[in-house]
Amino acid sequence: MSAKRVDAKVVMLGKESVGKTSLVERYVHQRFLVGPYQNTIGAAFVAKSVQVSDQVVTLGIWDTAGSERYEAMSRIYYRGARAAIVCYDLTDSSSFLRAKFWVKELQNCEEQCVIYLCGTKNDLVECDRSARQVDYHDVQDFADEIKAQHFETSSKTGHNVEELFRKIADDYCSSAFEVMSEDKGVNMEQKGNFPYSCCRN
Ligand SMILES: Nc1nc2c(ncn2[C@@H]2O[C@H](COP(=O)(O)OP(=O)(O)OP(=O)(O)O)[C@@H](O)[C@H]2O)c(=O)[nH]1
Repeated sequence: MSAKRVDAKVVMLGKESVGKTSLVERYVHQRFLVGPYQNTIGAAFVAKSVQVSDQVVTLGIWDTAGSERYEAMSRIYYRGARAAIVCYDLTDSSSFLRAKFWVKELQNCEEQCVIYLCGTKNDLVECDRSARQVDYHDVQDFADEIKAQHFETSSKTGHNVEELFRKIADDYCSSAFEVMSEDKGVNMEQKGNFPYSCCRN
């Protein structure tokens, strides 16, 4: 049996509790988990294949732990990433500062990685505009400055989630990203072709 190649490595980065895992859950399993918040430990991996025109691109998504305790570990996971979804919580201004930290890291260490800024929990600001702590236009200005894409999403309602990942797959296929060399791909057979196995405590 031939190994299934992961074409594009995608890494999720951002402060703890911004909703990285929820975003992946919504995209891969079309569900929003309710119940007590459980932080990710280390990282979790999932792959999803997407049809783009006549090609199938497989996104290998690494969901990292947002806790600063795991910062050094997160650096391991963004190595070789062709796309980074840098998340911040629209209702938490400090999470945007943390997003800027990750952007700087990527600019310094992973120049070829395309950055997608993602403002999460859009449903909360939709139902109460006073809950918004991060201004859309401020982020758009920052996104223009660093040449990043910018999305606001809700994993609860699904708003813009499909669109975000679709854009990553489209950009990858339209050669916005450099072609990934064979040795940087992830061999799914070696990984045991495992499903989305979250390390949560
Ligand atoms: N209302 C609302 N709550 C959300 C949304 N996304 C995540 N949450 C909640 O925010 C909390 C944290 O979500 P997670 O997805 O676990 O956050 P995380 O960024 O993966 O957290 P770490 O694993 O600590 O890095 C959970 O209680 C989620 O239910 C959203 O779109 N809307």
